[in-house]
Amino acid sequence: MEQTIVACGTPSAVSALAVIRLSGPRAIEIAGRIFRPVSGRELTSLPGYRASYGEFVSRGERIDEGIVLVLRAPKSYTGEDMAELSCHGNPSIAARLIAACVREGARPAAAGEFTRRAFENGKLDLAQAEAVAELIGAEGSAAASAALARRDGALSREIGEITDALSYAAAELAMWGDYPEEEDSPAVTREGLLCSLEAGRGRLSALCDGYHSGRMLQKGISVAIAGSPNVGKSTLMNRLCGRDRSIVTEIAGTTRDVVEDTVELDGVLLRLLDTAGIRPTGDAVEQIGVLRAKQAVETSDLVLFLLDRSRPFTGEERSLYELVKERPHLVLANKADLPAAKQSFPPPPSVDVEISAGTGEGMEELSRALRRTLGLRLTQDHCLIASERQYSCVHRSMRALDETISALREGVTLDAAGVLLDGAIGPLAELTGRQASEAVLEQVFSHFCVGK
Ligand SMILES: Nc1nc2c(c(=O)[nH]1)N(C=O)[C@@H](CNc1ccc(C(=O)N[C@@H](CCC(=O)O)C(=O)O)cc1)CN2
Ligand SMILES: Nc1nc2c(ncn2[C@@H]2O[C@H](COP(=O)(O)OP(=O)(O)OP(=O)(O)O)[C@@H](O)[C@H]2O)c(=O)[nH]1
Ligand SMILES: [Mg+2]
Repeated sequence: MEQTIVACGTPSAVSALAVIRLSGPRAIEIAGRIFRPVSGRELTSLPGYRASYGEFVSRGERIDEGIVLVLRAPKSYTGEDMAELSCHGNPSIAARLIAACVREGARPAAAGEFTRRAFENGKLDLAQAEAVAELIGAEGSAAASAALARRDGALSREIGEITDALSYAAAELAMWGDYPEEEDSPAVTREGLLCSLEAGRGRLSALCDGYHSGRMLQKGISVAIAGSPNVGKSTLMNRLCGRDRSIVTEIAGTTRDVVEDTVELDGVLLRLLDTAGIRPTGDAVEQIGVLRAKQAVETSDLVLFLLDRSRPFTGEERSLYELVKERPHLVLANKADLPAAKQSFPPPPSVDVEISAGTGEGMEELSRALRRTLGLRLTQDHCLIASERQYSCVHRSMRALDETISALREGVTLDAAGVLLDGAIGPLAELTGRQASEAVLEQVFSHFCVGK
């Protein structure tokens, strides 16, 4: 029989409340042993989803007053009997309550063990379990919405439909293998089969395409502000985050280290990086800053390449642009409030948006350009995969499907095609956990926090 586990579901920090969860066959009984209900009604006699107020007592010592929520199998998060103890949010009180539960026979839960039990009891599949962790870790409301949709099973349903279609095709292949003479029957043709395999491939490929967006959404998007010294990068940084984050002076070479801050655009977290103006310099400190600025350009998801419109475009900026143009970027002409400089040699790259970081002019256009470039429309599409594991499953399935399709085109035996097709179905069963090894499960749940 499963053991009863206990853990704190809230962080170990001073807070209004802390919640301790128990799950397993003895959860309600163990909670009852350390709880004196004011009503006098024993916890073990309560129906599920009923709460009781009272005090927590262990070894004759009052630990706290609090509330216990009773949940009864199978109607609970884990599908087992559960009890949730709400106490005051003092870490030492929570620790004493957990210790008291352990004395009464509960075992401290391992990372992700509650969700693992929910998975084992069929409350959620593996993709949904991962979505629970993603929901907790999501930065920005758009990532949280996408994770919640996965928690509700949006991705699982999509994978289920693709699996059904592929399994149906596999069954047809098996049938032909057994009765080859029926291969020519008009209802089921090689062409028809290829058609449904192609359709499945299209859906898998759409999932793969969404991986990058899903990932960016989950982690937030890094946006480096780069350019020559004094063009107004730090002024733009401060304008975008709405506070005085970076130092601004009229001295070229003011910013040295990379300065970071976050803002939300349409619920998507942008990680802004203000960088040192890039130029050749003899100053040792500035050299390091320039190196870091170049690294930010090379590693960020998007570069805002800032020019000062009021002075000529320089050869140095031209060579910097060679670096920038390899990356997703926008060219911004700043200081639009000043008269524009006469056109110069070398000619500047085409400008995406004219702004004045100083006055705030053009910031709406900049937001629109950001939305366009980042493809934030994708956040509406809730079938995004965000985990590397899920991507690898989808990708392996797609490769195997490609092999099946070309093998069928080249006229391999139906038996052989059937074997290849099974290779496309397997990874999808691994994604939802219908067929996942203990190693895969361990890998997934070990990344959870304790108490989840
Ligand atoms: N107090 C509390 N709040 C919480 C959680 C929790 O465990 N405890 N959750 C933890 O993640 C999240 C909610 N997730 C939950 C998911 C399923 C069930 C549950 O009891 N499911 C039953 C249905 C019960 C019914 O039909 O009334 C079931 O699936 O059978 C509970 C919480 C967020 N808020
Ligand atoms: N008129 C005008 N001045 C601006 C604008 N943006 C920035 N400036 C001025 O330009 C100067 C340099 O601004 P910063 O934001 O420090 O420039 P930076 O690119 O961060 O410079 P470094 O950190 O040295 O690379 C300051 O005097 C700002 O006030 C603008 O839109 N219009
Ligand atoms: Mg600066």
